[in-house]
Amino acid sequence: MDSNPPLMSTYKKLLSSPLDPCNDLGVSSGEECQLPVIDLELLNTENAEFCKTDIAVAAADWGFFQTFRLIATDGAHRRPPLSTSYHGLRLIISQLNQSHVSFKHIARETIEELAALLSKLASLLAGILAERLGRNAAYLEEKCTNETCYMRLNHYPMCPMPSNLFGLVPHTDSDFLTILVQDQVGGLELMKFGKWIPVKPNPDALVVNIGDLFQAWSNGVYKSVEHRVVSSPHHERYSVAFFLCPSYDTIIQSQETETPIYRRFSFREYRQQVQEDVKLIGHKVGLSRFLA
Ligand SMILES: O=C(O)CCC(=O)C(=O)O
Ligand SMILES: [Fe+2]
Repeated sequence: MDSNPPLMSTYKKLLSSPLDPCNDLGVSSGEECQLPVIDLELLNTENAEFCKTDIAVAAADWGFFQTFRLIATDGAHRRPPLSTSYHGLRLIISQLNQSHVSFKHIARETIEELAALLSKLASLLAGILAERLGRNAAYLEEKCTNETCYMRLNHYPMCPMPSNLFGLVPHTDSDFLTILVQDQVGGLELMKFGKWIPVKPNPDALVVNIGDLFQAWSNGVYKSVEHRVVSSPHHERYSVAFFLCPSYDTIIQSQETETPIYRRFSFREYRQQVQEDVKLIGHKVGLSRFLA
C-alpha cells in the first residue's frame, strides 16, 4: 500500500516548477497543465484522511482538481468510491469522444444515469470540503437537491479564428462546485499565476472546480477560479457540466467565529445580482459585489 498521499508527489512537482510570471497578457501560456489529481479510491482505504486533505488543499490552492480512478474501479474486485452505476459515465465518455456523435443521439436514460452519478459525487466532495472547514456537511446536503442542481450539455462548434472568439467567455461558476466530463479535444483553461493555463484532457478523470458559493461559505479558503473555453479551429468539442446549487432561499454566510470577507446573502440575491450585472454592464461582477 502506498502510504504517501498521492497528490503530494504531483503537487510538489507543480509547486517546484513555477510558471513564467512574465506572461500577464491574458493569453494562453500554451503549456498544458496537469491539475492536482485525487485518487478517490483512497477514500476506501486507511489513507482516506490524506485523500480528504488533498481535496481540501487542491480546492484552496487551485480551485480545480481532477478525480481519478472513479471510472476504472467499477466492476473490479474493489468497491468503487460511490455505490452507484458508472454505466452512464462510461457511455458518455466514449460517445463524446466519437466524432460526429451529438447529444441528440445519447439516450435519455444515459443522461439520467450520468446526472445521478455526478450528483452523488458532488455531494460526496462537498461533504468532505465542508467537514474540512469544521462545518456542517448536512447543511449542503439538505440545501442542494435534485430540484436545485442542474446539468448542462455543452457543444462547442469548431471555429476558424479561435483567438478572436471564445467557446465560453472567462467566468466563475455561481454554484458550490461543478463537475465536468469532457472529451479529448481540450480547450478549457483556468487562470493561475496571472495567466491562462490549458487543462489537459484526461480520459480517466473528471474535472472539479469550486464555485462562488463555496468561496463565500468557506470565507475565502476555497477558491472560485476564473476559467474559459477556447474553441478549436479543427475539432468540435463536447462537455457535460454538473452544477451543485442550493435552493434560492439558502443563506450563504461564513462561520460566526470568523471575520467575514463577504456579507451574508441568499442564493436568490446572488443570482439576481449576476443577471442584473450581465444585463446592465455586459458581464458578471460576482462575489466582489458582496464584500462585508
Ligand atoms: O466545457 C467546459 O470545459 C467548461 C464549461 C464551463 O465552464 C461551464 O459550463 O460553466
Ligand atoms: Fe464554468
